[in-house]
Amino acid sequence: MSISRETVLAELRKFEDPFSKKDLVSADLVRALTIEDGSIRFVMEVAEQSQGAALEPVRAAAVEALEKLEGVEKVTALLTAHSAPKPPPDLKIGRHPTQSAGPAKVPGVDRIVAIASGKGGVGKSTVSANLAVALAAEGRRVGLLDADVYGPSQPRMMGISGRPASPDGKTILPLRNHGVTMMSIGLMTKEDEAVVWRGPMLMGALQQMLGQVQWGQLDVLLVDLPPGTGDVQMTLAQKAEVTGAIVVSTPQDIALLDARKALNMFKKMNVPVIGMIENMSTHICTNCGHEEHIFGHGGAKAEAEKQGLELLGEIPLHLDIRLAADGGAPIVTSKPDSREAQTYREIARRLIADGKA
Ligand SMILES: Nc1ncnc2c1ncn2[C@@H]1O[C@H](COP(=O)(O)OP(=O)(O)OP(=O)(O)O)[C@@H](O)[C@H]1O
Repeated sequence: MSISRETVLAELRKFEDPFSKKDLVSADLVRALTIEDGSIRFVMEVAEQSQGAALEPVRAAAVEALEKLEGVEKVTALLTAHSAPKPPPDLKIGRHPTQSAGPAKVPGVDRIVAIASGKGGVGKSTVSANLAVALAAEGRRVGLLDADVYGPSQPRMMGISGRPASPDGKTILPLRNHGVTMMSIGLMTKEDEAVVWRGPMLMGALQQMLGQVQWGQLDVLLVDLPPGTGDVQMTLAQKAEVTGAIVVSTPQDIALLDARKALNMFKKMNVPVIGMIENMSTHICTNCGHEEHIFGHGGAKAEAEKQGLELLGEIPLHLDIRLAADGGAPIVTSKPDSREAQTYREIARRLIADGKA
């Protein structure tokens, strides 16, 4: 049984904001609520960072209550704080108009490629990690920005732990493994812990990752976006010059319908779509190598053709891909000669040949 938005909101109304004394929903603290199958995600946005400590027990209790609801498998709730108030606008008359802060280049970064998916769990992070390592193996200077604020998984997949340093207190030094420079919102926080971001609120965090991380000279920065079509995607398109987006999808129809939403979103935001990648395309048996189309096959190809897009590659469902990702060394680096690794390498070569990476 899938859980309804109303049930979730009703549960959240049982908890009180210690500051306004209103319930969490009436106090407008609950933002970006996403309900997908048994998984619930939302952000609790507080006015000031100092309120975080008082709200943390409320957040934890709300999560616990939601987890007890029938049909709920996973609840993720993040605590974030607003940014400092903006300075008053400059009203001096007679000046030349200043350019509005539209999409800008990230210093030193030649291209930005967003990796997106219409829904969660289709393997977008696994594709991002492997593609990053594959591009590095082709000799490109590659950065990987894990912008999946709800469930950052790149530190685990790329085998990176520890907190990034900030020697000057202003810029952040990214970390490196498998030839890839990496930064994740997950490295700024402890695993399984609620976050009150030091600086600005949710969207500000992405801007911080783009602008304050010392990426160095990169041929391409891959951005692993959160699933779906939301504020983080919008912020990225508004603030950064995105070369293009790659949409990852599984063959299931439902995933493809969601993929279409992601494609339309990029169209609306004037971000070119480079192509689609079908993940978990066929199943390859670990014992005998037999290939089966468990989820159907060819859905992404048909959809890509319909949309006039390229199908960049079809990645099989293979236990080794998951084991490698869970073990912190993507299959492209841990089993470089495997057929699966070669599939990622081919996509990487294609992107380079097309000037996209
Ligand atoms: N081709 C594949 N073969 C086998 N397992 C895979 C494959 N692709 C992804 N997986 C596994 O599926 C799970 C989900 O993948 P991943 O975390 O990359 O998805 P996601 O789309 O980024 O999810 P979310 O957006 O919800 O974070 C992981 O355990 C991963 O190891």
